[in-house]
Amino acid sequence: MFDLSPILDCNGRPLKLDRPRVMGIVNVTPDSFSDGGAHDSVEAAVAHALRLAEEGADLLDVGGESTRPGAGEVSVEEELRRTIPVIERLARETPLPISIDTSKPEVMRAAVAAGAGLINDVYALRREGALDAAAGLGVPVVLMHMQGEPRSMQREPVYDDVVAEVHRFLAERVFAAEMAGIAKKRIVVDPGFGFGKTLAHNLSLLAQLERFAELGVPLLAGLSRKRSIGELTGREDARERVHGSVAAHLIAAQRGAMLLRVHDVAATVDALKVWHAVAAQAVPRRA
Ligand SMILES: Nc1nc2ncc(COP(=O)(O)OP(=O)(O)O)nc2c(=O)[nH]1
Repeated sequence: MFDLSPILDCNGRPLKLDRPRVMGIVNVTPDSFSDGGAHDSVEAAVAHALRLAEEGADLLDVGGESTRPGAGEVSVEEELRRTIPVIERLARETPLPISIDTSKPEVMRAAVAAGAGLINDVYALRREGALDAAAGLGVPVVLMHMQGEPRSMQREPVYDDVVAEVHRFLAERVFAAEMAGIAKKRIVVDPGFGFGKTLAHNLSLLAQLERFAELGVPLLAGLSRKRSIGELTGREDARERVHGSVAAHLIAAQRGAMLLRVHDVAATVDALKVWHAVAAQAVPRRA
């Protein structure tokens, strides 16, 4: 039987999407909402990333700018200073694909030159020059939906129909990326949980995640330790939201997400092993 699963070529490091894959989060920031400051030196970030690789991550997402609600901007120079040395080390010390979580074209270019093989952009390449930069770099891109800006996006997010509006936005960004010369096989989309959404909006998106399969590209879901998980479980401390995050990501996998962006890799990998074993069971056809 032929395996027609998509394979993302991440700068020579293949990522086969034959099953949900785990993207381990490496925030090299002093202020990320759940792990800010924990790994904001090169040594600490590299050690953390290698630990996530040990735990079974399929790729590593390096970010130098927090996009939590209320976050301010980080300069290009500062974002480069934080991320590039980490990517250079990881490119040497792990065979895993490395993604750069950035919206700045200069950071995209430097990161890919340093060994990153995927661009993860919460602004869906809407920043000046981002589309051309990503098209020129030839690596896969993640296009994520966000309503507003991190600074203000959670003040009062409103939609007529959140699923339809996020779907339409992502369809438009896929089209824009293709028009810029990014092949559809290099495009991943993401509804952007928590980016200008209330709990109700996030639940609607998760419940109707299968709708996004219509876009014809792989889907990434990132719910790890987010505020919605805290609201549902009553866990104020983001570090205590592992169980709720794993549940949400299993639901996302069940509804078609092929990439899961997580802090808690070991727990998610174990949960996916159970999920995959069952999913692989051939269900006898009823006579
Ligand atoms: N594609 C994608 N990228 C993302 N990058 C950052 C965050 C925010 O989460 P985190 O990195 O944990 O926090 P912070 O932005 O404070 O560093 N969420 C997503 C997401 O849901 N999807």
